[in-house]
Order: sequence, then structure tokens, then C-alpha cells
Amino acid sequence: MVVLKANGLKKRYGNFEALKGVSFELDSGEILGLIGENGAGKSTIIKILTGLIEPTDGKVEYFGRDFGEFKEVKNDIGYLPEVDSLYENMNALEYLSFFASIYGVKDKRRIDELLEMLKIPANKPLGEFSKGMKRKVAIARTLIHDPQILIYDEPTGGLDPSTSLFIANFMRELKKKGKAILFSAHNMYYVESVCDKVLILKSGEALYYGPIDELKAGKKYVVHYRENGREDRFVTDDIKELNEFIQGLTASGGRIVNIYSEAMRLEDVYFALVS
Ligand SMILES: Nc1ncnc2c1ncn2[C@@H]1O[C@H](COP(=O)(O)OP(=O)(O)OP(=O)(O)O)[C@@H](O)[C@H]1O
Repeated sequence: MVVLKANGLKKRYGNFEALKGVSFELDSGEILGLIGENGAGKSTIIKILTGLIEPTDGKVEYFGRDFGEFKEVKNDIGYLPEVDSLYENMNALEYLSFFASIYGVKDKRRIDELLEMLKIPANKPLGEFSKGMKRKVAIARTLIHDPQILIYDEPTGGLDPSTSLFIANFMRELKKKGKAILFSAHNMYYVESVCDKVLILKSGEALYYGPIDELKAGKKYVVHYRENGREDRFVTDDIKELNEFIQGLTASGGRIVNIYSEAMRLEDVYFALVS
């Protein structure tokens, strides 16, 4: 079931066009990764989706309903901003209880469940938590009202690999429970390992939107060669380019050391697209 649909989103800040007409959909039980270099427009999309700013043009629908009724769907969304400040003198239990009361969540077992799932100590002040632990508390906060849609702005940003992996695996578990997740990231590995679909942005435009498998379906060819006494590598996904390179190399007296094909990684495709 499509839970979120964005159609032709545009955003202008003064004369600057930060988004130039971006469209995508998100189904329940699906993870969509938003990638793009700094300033590509990821946070702008996320802020539009979470009602913090309005698009200059275009439409967002939740559960087939118009964005105009955003207040009604607010309880169905869990939002993790890129940076958020927690109440540092509260402990995790107090903090989550506070948000549970804001959302009108009566069943306190939800808090225990989240603390357990995210391995968060209940009684330690948040001010004494590491950056990764704070991020987990913020993630727990997004889940307190058991929303269907999760919108996370760089959930793994600035975290060490093992915490990032924990969060990536946690998102996978949420997906299994039928949650629809949209998240932005810089680290391609986490996008590649958890996403079903990706939206690659550059300067406010979608360079690619679709299933991640299709994007990586291609092969790349790697040539290790020796020329003028030094060894180097040539990589391409284009067979014509490969042939031209080999012809040029042999014509100039170079020698192929090894040649093989590799499956594409998201990182290769991404850099080929954005450059
Ligand atoms: N309030 C604003 N006023 C003017 N320009 C803005 C505003 N917010 C964002 N921009 C510009 O819009 C563009 C997109 O910004 P956005 O924050 O969406 O990028 P991003 O992809 O999230 O980048 P990052 O990875 O650095 O977080 C950038 O060029 C940014 O400078």
C-alpha cells in the first residue's frame, strides 16, 4: 500500500531553486534512501514531508490524502531531525515517558519495549550518553506512538560503524514490521544494505529514482595495466569505452596485466551519476 506520495516537489528560497520538481512514492514495508551531496536538497524534502516548510509547488499525499490535512497524519509519522537536542538532565525513561504523554500513549510497556529493543539504559541522565546512545534515544522517541511512517534525516550521520550498523539493522527490523521508512544518508554502505529504493539527488533534481537492484544491475569492467613502467587501473561500465581504452593502450605500447568484471556497487553508480 502506498503510504506517501510526493509529486513534482519544488522549493524556492528567494531566487534560489533548491528543489526542481521531485517525485517519489513510499509503500508500507519499504525503505527509501535519499542520497546526494551537501546541498542537494535532502533536508528540504524531509522538511516538506514533515510539515516544517511548504513546497513552492507540487503535492504530498499521505494515505491518499492531501498535504493540507497534515495535522491528521502527524500521529502516523515519526520524524528524526538531522540534529536534535534532548533534555540532558532527564534519563531515558523520563524522556520517553514525557513524549509518551505528549502523544497520549497510555501503555507504558511501549517505553520498556523500546529501551530493550534499542539497548538503552533507562536510568542514566541523557547528558552522560554517548552520541550514538543519544541518537538511539531520539530514534526511540520517533517510535513512541508506533507510527506507520518513519522519516529520518541522517540517522547514522557522525556515528561510529558499529552504532551505524546497529541502527541500519534496526531499520531493517522496523521494515519487517511493515513500517515505511524514508531516510537520508551520506554513507552509501548503509543505503545499499537496507534500502529497497533510492532517490539520488543533485542540485535539487532527481538523477535516479527507483529500485536499488535495478541501479546496481550493471557490471563494471576493471583493467589492470602497465604503461611506461607504472601500473594503474582503468574502470568503466561501458563496453565501447573499454574497447577503445584497450586499443589505445596497446597502440601506445602498454600491456594489460589483468582484466575482469565486477558487480556494480551503489557507490560506483552514484559517483558515475553525479559526476
Ligand atoms: N532557509 C534557507 N534559505 C536559503 N537557502 C536554503 C535554505 N535552506 C536550504 N537552503 C539551500 O537549499 C539547498 C538545499 O539544502 P538542503 O539542506 O536541503 O541540502 P541537503 O541535501 O540536506 O544537504 P546536507 O547534506 O548538507 O544536509 C542548499 O543549497 C541550501 O543552501
